Amino acid sequence: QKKANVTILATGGTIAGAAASGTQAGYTSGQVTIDAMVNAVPDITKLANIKGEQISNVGSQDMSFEIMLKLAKRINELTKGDVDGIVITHGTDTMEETAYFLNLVCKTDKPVVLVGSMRPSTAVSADGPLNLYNAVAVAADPNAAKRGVLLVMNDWVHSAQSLTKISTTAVQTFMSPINGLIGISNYGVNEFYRYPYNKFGNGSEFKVDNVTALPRVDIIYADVDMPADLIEASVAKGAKGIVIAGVGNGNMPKAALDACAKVAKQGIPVVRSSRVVTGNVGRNVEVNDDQLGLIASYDHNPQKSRILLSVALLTTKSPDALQKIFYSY
Ligand SMILES: NC(=O)C[C@H](N)C(=O)O
Repeated sequence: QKKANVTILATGGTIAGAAASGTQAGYTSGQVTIDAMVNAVPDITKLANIKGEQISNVGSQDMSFEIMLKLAKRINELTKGDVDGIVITHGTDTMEETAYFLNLVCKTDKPVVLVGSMRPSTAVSADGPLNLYNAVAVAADPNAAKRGVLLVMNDWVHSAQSLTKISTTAVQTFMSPINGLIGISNYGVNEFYRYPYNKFGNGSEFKVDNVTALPRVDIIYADVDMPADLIEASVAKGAKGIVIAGVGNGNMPKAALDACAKVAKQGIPVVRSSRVVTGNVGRNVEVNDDQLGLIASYDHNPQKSRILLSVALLTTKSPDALQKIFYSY
């Protein structure tokens, strides 16, 4: 069988991080180049013909829409050619945002796989090299096609749509708590369990190839006695959409709800999401969305809601159209 062509797009993160010793907690992300990372993984070239490109070299706390747009455009170019699969090395802090963004805007059925690590490259028991090996094995596997953007870490293959980071430091940090895993990759041997049910890739209506910036969308965190004036303050500062990280099923105190309804009437879409890790936020449960003109996030956590709303605002501001989008992506 012909070896697959896999291009690795490196953006930084702990997987490219370095510390002064193998056992200290402190380190700096984005220190090691893509060539050094590939050289650290014996046998990776047996899996695929590897090419590397450095897109950025930042900790993912400094990931930006600018870099995400650059990545999306490069993936759309490369996957039109003889590349069979893409791997993106990325920090884990905001990997879910980038993965979900690419899932919406990359026009390809070919595997696009994000990978990172929780320990820097210099650590005792660094987890990056085997994660990278498994990610290349998934990107080179024709069976990984048409499953949307994937994330491979610690043997697990997640969908961009379902994954979330749940531990600040543990190697087992990514979970897919609502919809479950896409599959597993163990020393490069892959098994796939399911396809995503939501729209993505070629089935997505969103295009960013001519887009240079995304509209500002702010996330506001709800809790007991939250300051409701943050909502109007966001709009005054230029937010074109608001996501509430609500309590429970996307709830918030009455004063905040009144403020949301007010800005929604002024044409600023407001999405009710939840700070709770599992479960969907449904329409018209404890909040009358129909009456107040609000949008329920369904299975999108606040950070994915922000990405989806930012991208969707490029084409519509209608709460009805946005609600359909939140149900289908
Ligand atoms: N484990 C990691 O990758 C964390 C790091 N701060 C990053 O997101 O780049």
